[in-house]
Amino acid sequence: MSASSRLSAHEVTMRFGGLVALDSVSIDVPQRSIVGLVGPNGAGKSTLFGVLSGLLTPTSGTVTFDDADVTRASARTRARLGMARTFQHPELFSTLTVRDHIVLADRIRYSRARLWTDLFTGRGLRRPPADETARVDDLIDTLGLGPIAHRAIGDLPLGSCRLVEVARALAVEPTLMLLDEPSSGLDVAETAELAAVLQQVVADRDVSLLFVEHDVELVLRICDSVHVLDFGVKIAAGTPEEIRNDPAVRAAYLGEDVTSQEKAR
Ligand SMILES: Nc1ncnc2c1ncn2[C@@H]1O[C@H](COP(=O)(O)OP(=O)(O)OP(=O)(O)O)[C@@H](O)[C@H]1O
Repeated sequence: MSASSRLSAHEVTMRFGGLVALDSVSIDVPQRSIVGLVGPNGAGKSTLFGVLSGLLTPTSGTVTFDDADVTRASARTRARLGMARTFQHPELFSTLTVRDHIVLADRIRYSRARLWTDLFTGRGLRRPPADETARVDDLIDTLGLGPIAHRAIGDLPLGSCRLVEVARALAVEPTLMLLDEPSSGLDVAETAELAAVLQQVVADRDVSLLFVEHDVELVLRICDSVHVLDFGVKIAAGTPEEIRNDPAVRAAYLGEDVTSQEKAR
């Protein structure tokens, strides 16, 4: 673990019966960085994501978040420490507006008591205090959600829903965000918009991002560092440039993203 580490996994092994889904895998997410986790199908990406986010307890190894050993900590405890996550299939409320989602997340962070009284008195969300409005406006602005802020989620395309999920995760002011296949189901334009937003978020805020992705080209484009898994083993780690030229990575992906996408360029 380096001094500026936000999240580290150290020699994590995960066995499911006789199957070794992760074999002594170590990764490091430095502060204010974007780290990508890629690998062919069945490589162990989701398993590692589960271990890092608190859904799975590894068979052996440790996970450290800032200075705390969180190997056995629940997802809830990790959230309290500053870890947020998004889901592959956005988990949003279809009748609430974009703005409502961000307000709710802001109240979870800043005024939980008020949130509950508003929900249970049946009067809806009361008029917000000025500082809340400023924070919510800032997030709407950062994510470029202004034109759709008052639209219900159910009316919006998947690309917008993903941006709302990112905004909602950021509203609780995490120091680390785990993103589970954020580009899944997005078209090229939506993926480009998401990529630009994620880079802007890390440039503006004290937050690190770790994301699991199938879109290798996206990862190589926006990440500071990339870890590659294959059959539960970490076969490479480095800058996008190093990963692009790594023979083991090219072999693991033979016929898949790295080579085919390079040909397409
Ligand atoms: N709960 C489980 N029980 C048994 N085996 C599992 C379990 N979860 C994952 N595995 C196995 O562990 C290995 C790694 O799976 P994992 O889902 O982590 O890979 P992945 O890289 O996320 O794959 P994909 O890209 O296809 O989603 C696979 O062989 C998978 O079948």
